[in-house]
Amino acid sequence: MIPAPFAPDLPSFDRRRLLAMLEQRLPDVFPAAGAVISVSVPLGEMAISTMPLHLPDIWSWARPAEGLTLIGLGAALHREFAESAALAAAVRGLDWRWMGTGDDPPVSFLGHGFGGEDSAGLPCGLLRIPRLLLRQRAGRTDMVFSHAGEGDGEAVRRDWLDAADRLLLALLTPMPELSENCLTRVDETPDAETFHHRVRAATRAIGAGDVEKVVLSRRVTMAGSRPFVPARLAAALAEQHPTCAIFTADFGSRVLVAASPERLVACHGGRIESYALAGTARCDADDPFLGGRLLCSAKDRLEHRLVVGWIADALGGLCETLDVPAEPKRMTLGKLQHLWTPISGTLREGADLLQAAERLHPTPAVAGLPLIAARKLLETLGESRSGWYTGATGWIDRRGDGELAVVLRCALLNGYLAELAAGGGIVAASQPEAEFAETELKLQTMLDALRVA
Ligand SMILES: C=C(O[C@@H]1C=C(C(=O)O)C=C[C@H]1O)C(=O)O
Repeated sequence: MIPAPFAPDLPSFDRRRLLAMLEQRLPDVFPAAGAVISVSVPLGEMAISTMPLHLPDIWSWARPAEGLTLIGLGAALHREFAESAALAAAVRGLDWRWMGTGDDPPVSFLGHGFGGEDSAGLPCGLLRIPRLLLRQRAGRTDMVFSHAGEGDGEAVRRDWLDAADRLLLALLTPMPELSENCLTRVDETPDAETFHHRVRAATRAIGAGDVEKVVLSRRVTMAGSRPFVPARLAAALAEQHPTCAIFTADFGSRVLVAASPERLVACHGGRIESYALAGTARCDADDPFLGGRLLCSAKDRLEHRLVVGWIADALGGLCETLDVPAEPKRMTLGKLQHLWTPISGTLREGADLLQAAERLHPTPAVAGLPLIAARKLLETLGESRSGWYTGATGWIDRRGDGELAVVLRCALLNGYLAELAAGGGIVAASQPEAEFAETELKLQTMLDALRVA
């Protein structure tokens, strides 16, 4: 047995006192057909630096560097959609009633795949209001309880308190010390030779003027020496990549876990932000010039510029003001660094997060340009995306604030198996071997964390 390389502090709180307080503060509820009722109860200051273990049916989202954690247990409302446009319509159509003493509105999780068939069979789009949400934001903690449709008010209250008890108990349970999870690569799609062939075919299509850029990806399946523990993976990723969005989504037998560096769109009180993130290099303390070379690389700057232009066009029509920095910065993430341009603006009256997300997805950082031709080329080359990889997932609150991140640096866990994916933008100057190496480097983020998961 080796101790886990991370040891999140256990929160310290008096579970019985909190439960008694919840029992006292939860009001009488009157469930109604066709409506979702949410009740929020502030808990004051209670640090939750860990993810709950051994609880099925958890969806979570954390931005450790920003002090935001959302842990959802169970579902008051769980709806799956055959297309992502239906997802936005469902959010807009919600009759969502909110009672509570806190300032922060209730939250729904949402997500969707890249588009087209998801070869892992995940639903195309999904909306999920957790039965119980534990939220920590800017040092404040609250619980939000939700129920959809008719029901007996007293039974609903009892069920909420039971869920709160289970969640609090799980938070107080330390992570078990487990041996390192030894990984074996059991499958790779496509293999190296086919990937090289696809890169060459893509650069030929670019040379012929069919597309300017296309993003090719690979899928790798790893087997562990013991089953993977999603909560340990999320905790390890949060420790190693605190500036990323760390999320987990439970699909029954499979759990999606990711540390995404790419903000598709975040909205807060009418302010909106999206990241252009494209152009990648190794990050190595022994070679401090790599960053400078990335900033000067014509190939990477072209890959990047196409994404900046797309985001600026997509958001332009929705915003009163839009700030598009002229020069990219570098984002460093462990062994990787990316060219990064954060684009921000003020939404015009009537525009919202969901509209922005619909316009932005899929950006040329994960699809290509022009979009339709790039999608067609991906299909011709036999690319398939799986497990929501390069889709988007996140949260939205009842006011319309929220965030969606691009599903990258992700693993779909299923017992002993973990399915990973990574890709990269191909432009005219791309070389097959270098592109393959870039995908391996991107996979490394997840492989490092899986060893302790
Ligand atoms: C497609 C991925 O990453 C995207 C592609 C990048 C690139 O081509 O340089 C960089 C960041 C992401 O936008 C991935 O991580 O799988």
